[in-house]
Amino acid sequence: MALGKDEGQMDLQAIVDDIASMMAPRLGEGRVADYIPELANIDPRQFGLAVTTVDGQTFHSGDATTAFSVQSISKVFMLTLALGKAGESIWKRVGREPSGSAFNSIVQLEHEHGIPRNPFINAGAIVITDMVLAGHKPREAIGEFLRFIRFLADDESITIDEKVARSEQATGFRNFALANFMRSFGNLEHPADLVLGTYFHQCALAMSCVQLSRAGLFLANRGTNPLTGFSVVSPKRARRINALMLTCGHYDGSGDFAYHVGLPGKSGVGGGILAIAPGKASIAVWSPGLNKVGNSALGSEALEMLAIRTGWSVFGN
Ligand SMILES: NC(=O)CC[C@H](N)C(=O)O
Repeated sequence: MALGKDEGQMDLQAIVDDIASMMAPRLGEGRVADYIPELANIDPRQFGLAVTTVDGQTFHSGDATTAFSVQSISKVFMLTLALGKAGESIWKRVGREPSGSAFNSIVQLEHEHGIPRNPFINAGAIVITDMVLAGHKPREAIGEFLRFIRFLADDESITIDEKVARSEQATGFRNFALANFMRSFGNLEHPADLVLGTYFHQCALAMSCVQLSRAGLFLANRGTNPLTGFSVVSPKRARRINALMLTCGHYDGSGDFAYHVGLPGKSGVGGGILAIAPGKASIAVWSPGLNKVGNSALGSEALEMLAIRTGWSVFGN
């Protein structure tokens, strides 16, 4: 990672406060995801930003302690769990290429015989969840996932929002279509309703920006969480997860995010984004209004401002 501006001289709290105050007059921009009925009720006029540096300090501003639905950001953590269980063998069932299509697209799946392009589009994440489910009941897999998140964030208060999970369970017809389609190709081992019951709960994980920035810190620190000293993954695996976030973390907006922000990132339709500045910090931003490709509108812009102000980039400074 290229060095940013001299960290010692950088006032991160002032930068984070500044960005939040620049966003204040624009709150409500973008469109809240309403295809999950429970998410349609969220007040769009919210913005939070948290930066946790590898030395363990957290700087935050705005609504950074309000819990929100992390949705697809959960895919990073489920992928980490799946890699821990099955290692590199997971790549027989899911690819590592950007999709260039929407997060819930089904079109490529037919051409590519039920093997999703990457673990961060819905189809790929559903396959990853199917892997973590192996040998478990959905309830146990969800429990394992939640314990893992609490361990990563070092925070036992994190929960899953049952209402959001049920809301998606009742309306997630397209995810059922994706799951059944992959099962027809033999790329789903469990019945679609069991896999999706688990998947909807993982997506309904509720975390604040502060909690999320702490949970992602192992990816900024060569696989070890500096808050607890626990090694989560090897340095090589942390690098590889970051590479996937950079190339695939924003669906068909991934190129644009790399161009403007220059950091590995993962977005969710709840309006959150987790971004990793390797060797520097883990960053979480949240604002519910989404842009056309389903990523937080203000959140993406805030991260671009942060990257400019700090000089953090994986592409040089
Ligand atoms: N992009 C997202 O955050 C999508 C997650 C959502 N739970 C879905 O499967 O549709």
